[in-house]
Amino acid sequence: MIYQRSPDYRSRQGIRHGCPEANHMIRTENLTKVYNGVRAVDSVSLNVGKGEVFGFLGPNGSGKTTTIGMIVGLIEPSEGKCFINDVEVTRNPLQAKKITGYLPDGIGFYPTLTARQNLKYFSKFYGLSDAEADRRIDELLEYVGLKGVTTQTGGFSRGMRQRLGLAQALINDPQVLFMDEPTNGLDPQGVVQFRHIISDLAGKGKTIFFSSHILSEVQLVCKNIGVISKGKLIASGTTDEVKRKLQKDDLVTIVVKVPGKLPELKTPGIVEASYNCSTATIRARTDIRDEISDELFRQGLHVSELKVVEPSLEDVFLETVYGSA
Ligand SMILES: Nc1ncnc2c1ncn2[C@@H]1O[C@H](COP(=O)(O)OP(=O)(O)OP(=O)(O)O)[C@@H](O)[C@H]1O
Repeated sequence: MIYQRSPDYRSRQGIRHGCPEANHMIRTENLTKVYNGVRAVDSVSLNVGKGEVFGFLGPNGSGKTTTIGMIVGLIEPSEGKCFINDVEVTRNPLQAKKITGYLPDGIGFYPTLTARQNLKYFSKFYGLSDAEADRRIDELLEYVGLKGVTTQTGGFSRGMRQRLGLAQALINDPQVLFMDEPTNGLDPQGVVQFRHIISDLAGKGKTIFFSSHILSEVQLVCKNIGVISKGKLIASGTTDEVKRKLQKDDLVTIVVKVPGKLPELKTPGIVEASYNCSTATIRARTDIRDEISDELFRQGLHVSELKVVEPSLEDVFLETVYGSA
């Protein structure tokens, strides 16, 4: 096996250190990037714990790539700070890079070189000896399913390029791995393979920060997520916490259904209602199902369905970042 259990497994086991930052593998403080007077990333402060898989969610152009670029030391912040394992990236870029892996969106390779030759070239930036690099490349090519592929990378499919990109990002056996939209453009099988790899790496103690504009993707592998919109981190935390933070109101949604046509209800407490033949969707400040039931009974109507509906995180996310879905 190429990976040893990371010493950080302690934090995943709930063993806390005294200092509040000690469990954070990634930390940003008011991280900001201004391009031509526009704040592409605007005062983003977030924390990602050691061994955590963190989903960074936002629509196209919201600032995901720029944020990641600053944290991995490729883009200079206009304001603010970022830390990898408490190493300030702009002050100690080499120290931070030693423990960081990065799979960019649309990674490029030397097209006339093979996968092995590309990795060998890249390994030189990490000061690996020839023998060390060869051993590591063998392991990584096998890990990403490219063992025995000897063709030039110029002819690689999108999925093969992503897998080679992952091997490249892992060449230094990093503690923390950034992946920018890793499943973008992959076929469904490739998406599932990538998901398995993310879970596998997380099981080996890696901290994973991956960006996506697809909520369902992020939800499948991440416990904690951050949502960025127009450069601002608008919510972060567990998926439930994010849902609560993004919800514009705390109205209760109740669905009522009767056999036949449902007349307009006059039950006190209804804030808004929409009717569709036998069904109504009621929004109220509190759960007024009993009162609705009483009114239907008084009107001699039989209730076939009366339930509270929880909006999904997807509904709330779409509503917040794209407007009414
Ligand atoms: N080098 C640059 N010069 C000027 N503006 C830039 C530059 N890089 C990014 N931007 C702008 O900053 C904003 C955020 O871009 P960014 O690529 O970080 O978003 P993103 O969420 O990663 O989007 P996508 O999912 O489409 O890659 C966009 O408005 C983009 O046009």
